[in-house]
Amino acid sequence: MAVADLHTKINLQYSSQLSYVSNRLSYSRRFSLRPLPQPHNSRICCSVTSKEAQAPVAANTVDPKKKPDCYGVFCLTYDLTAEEETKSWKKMINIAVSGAAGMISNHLLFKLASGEVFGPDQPIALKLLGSERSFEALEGVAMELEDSLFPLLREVSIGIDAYEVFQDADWALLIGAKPRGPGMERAGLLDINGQIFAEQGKALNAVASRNVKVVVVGNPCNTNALICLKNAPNIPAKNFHALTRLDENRAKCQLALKAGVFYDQVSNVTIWGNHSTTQVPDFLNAKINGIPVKEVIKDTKWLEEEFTEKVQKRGGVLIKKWGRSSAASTAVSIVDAIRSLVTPTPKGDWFSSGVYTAGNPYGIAEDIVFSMPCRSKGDGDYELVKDVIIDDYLRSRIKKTETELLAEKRCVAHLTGEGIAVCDLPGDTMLPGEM
Ligand SMILES: NC(=O)C1=CN([C@@H]2O[C@H](COP(=O)(O)OP(=O)(O)OC[C@H]3O[C@@H](n4cnc5c(N)ncnc54)[C@H](OP(=O)(O)O)[C@@H]3O)[C@@H](O)[C@H]2O)C=CC1
Ligand SMILES: O=C([O-])CC(=O)C(=O)O
Repeated sequence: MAVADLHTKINLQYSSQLSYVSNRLSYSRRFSLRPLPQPHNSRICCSVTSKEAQAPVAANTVDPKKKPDCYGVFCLTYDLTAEEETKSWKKMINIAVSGAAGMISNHLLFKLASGEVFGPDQPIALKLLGSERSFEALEGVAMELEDSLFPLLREVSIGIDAYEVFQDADWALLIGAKPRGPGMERAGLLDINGQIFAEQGKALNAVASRNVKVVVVGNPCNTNALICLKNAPNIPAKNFHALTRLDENRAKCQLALKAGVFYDQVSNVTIWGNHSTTQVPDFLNAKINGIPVKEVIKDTKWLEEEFTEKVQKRGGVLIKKWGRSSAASTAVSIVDAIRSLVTPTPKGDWFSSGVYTAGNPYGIAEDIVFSMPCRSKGDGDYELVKDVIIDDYLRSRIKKTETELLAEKRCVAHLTGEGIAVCDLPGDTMLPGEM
């Protein structure tokens, strides 16, 4: 469609939208970066599919307090059937991101929009969840997305109500969480963040795609994921993941360094358990150039002590250097985690993810979210890897992280619908970022 036609089409909408716009301006500032001859802050239409543009949204039927805001250039209606190059594109998918104005998101959103995560033929809609305090920042994020001219990014909307933002989400990347402040007990953090994830679980249950895949990043991510899935009984528990891929990547890097190889030679690395300092980076089953790590790195003391602790505490060391927690490498690891679910796992290899333990083959307690080795056919689903060795060392370490997760679970019983919370956490329970 020619730009002039497009503007004509847009301008036809303005008169009926002006009252809606003035209502909305009380809490949001909106604009389009395209020069338009008329006031151009009206929301026209957001959703574009690869087949046809959708009808404009009737503005006066929208509750201004609730409807997430489509953004600037992404509000334009255009006709993809006229775009030759989009003919082979897949159906658009909706990706909801919470904490979208935060540091991790600031790296992640641009990777998602570039096509490097879901592929060069996969158009996406980004649905960004923030809060009243971050709304202006979210607008800034949306402006940068506009200015990046990503061809695959067909829609951006921002909002502060999870029930609106998660509507029809195919993926929900739950990053937003309150950071632990000075003097705050871990039990307090579990409760505050648990409430966020209970609410978001309910919202996903109510409005997201029935097969939405959920990646929980906000800490403490395993227990937050458990809370989230317990509050979303209509979504398969198997669809919920807690991000431990950053830990896997950190472990691969350390093994590569020690062996003097590039890190692409390191495979089959499992992180077992909690995304905390009790996590178990598994060197027993890991391989370097296809050979068991223990045959390449013969220094068992280094593997059991130095390597393990380095991976467990990497986040904290980084915070000391940077003055803030890992954001870029976390975003990269979220990309890796998603890619591992949407592309077939290379033969013989696996990846780590914090997943629901129902029916696991390792004897780990049921009904918690525990990082384990997974394989995928590339259809968004996964299966647990069965052919792993668990020796006494590994078993005792796995027990410790399992004990910690069971204690965390008891702490949030009031949020999982399992009665009264009893919070008695092991003394050394810490996030990777705490030291
Ligand atoms: N699993 C993993 O491997 C890793 C996890 N993390 C975790 O990811 C999370 C986000 O990190 P990062 O992006 O660097 O943090 P930022 O502080 O940059 O952003 C976090 C976002 O969370 C939201 N937030 C803050 N407080 C609250 C609250 N009380 N209720 C709801 N949302 C809140 C804020 O958004 P708004 O104002 O819109 O509410 C903020 O934009 C943290 O929990 C961190 O510990 C970090 C690294 C690795
Ligand atoms: O504790 C944090 O926020 C940081 C963190 O999870 C990590 O670096 O692994």
